[in-house]
Amino acid sequence: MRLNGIIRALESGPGIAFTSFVQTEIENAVNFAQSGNDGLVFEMEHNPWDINALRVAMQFLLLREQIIKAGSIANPMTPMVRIPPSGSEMNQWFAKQALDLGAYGIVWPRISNSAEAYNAVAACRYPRLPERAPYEPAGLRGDAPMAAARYWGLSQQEYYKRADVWPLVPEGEILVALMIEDVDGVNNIETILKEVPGIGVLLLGEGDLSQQLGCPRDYDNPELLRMMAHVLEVGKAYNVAVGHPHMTKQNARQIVDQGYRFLMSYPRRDFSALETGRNVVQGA
Ligand SMILES: C[C@H](O)CC(=O)C(=O)O
Repeated sequence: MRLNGIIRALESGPGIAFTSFVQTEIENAVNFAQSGNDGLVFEMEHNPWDINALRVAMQFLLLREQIIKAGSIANPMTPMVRIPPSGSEMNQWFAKQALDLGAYGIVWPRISNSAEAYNAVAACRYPRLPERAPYEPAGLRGDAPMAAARYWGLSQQEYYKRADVWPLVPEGEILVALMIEDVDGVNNIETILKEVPGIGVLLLGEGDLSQQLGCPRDYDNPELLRMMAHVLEVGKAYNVAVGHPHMTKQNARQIVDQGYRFLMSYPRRDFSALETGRNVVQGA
């Protein structure tokens, strides 16, 4: 039984997963858990690294009615976490803390080259001896999965068997998503995919990329679009899903047709009913 709903979606049917960045708060977890999507990414890169808030929000993804209806221990809504450090910081401990709470994957900001990509995958794997394949990327994760095993609904030994990166380990339940959001990352993308196994998703950061290109958040800039198309094509050639961070009602059809497979939005609270009410009162 597949536990990670995002991997399940990538492996089946059209191979497309629907997710969203979500603030690490109870209300957002409860609301998004009922949205019918495959998973979410708690956005902790540009928010405080509040590990207790993450622990609490993850618990509030679990809705009894959904669990009973699904008849499965798998989370109906799969949580991943976008951690704060950029790839160049060669960090590991943020991933370790999120995985140890039971996160099913990590989104790594600003990965620019193979060494950073290798570190990202290695941080999500337990160490093993070289004779036990697949050895590379050689695991760096420390061992304390009690809370994670409980969250996944498994014994600790069962957790160990499945706590590896997909698709390098086909039964692995941990998804490593690398954000490609600078020019070096775009230029190095083919080398990264050639040299580093275990990458599940390449997620484009069109905001950051456009910032570097001198056209901040101008999503129609031709150079930005050329770079995004390049990552998309290389991802397709290596059969690695490429993600789009800003699906809107306007671009949804286009990005599906282009072949993006990890589709994200950024939910905003909708106060349009109040605006309508104000307009009614003001006679507009
Ligand atoms: C939601 C964010 O805008 C995604 C991102 O990091 C980007 O660079 O774009």
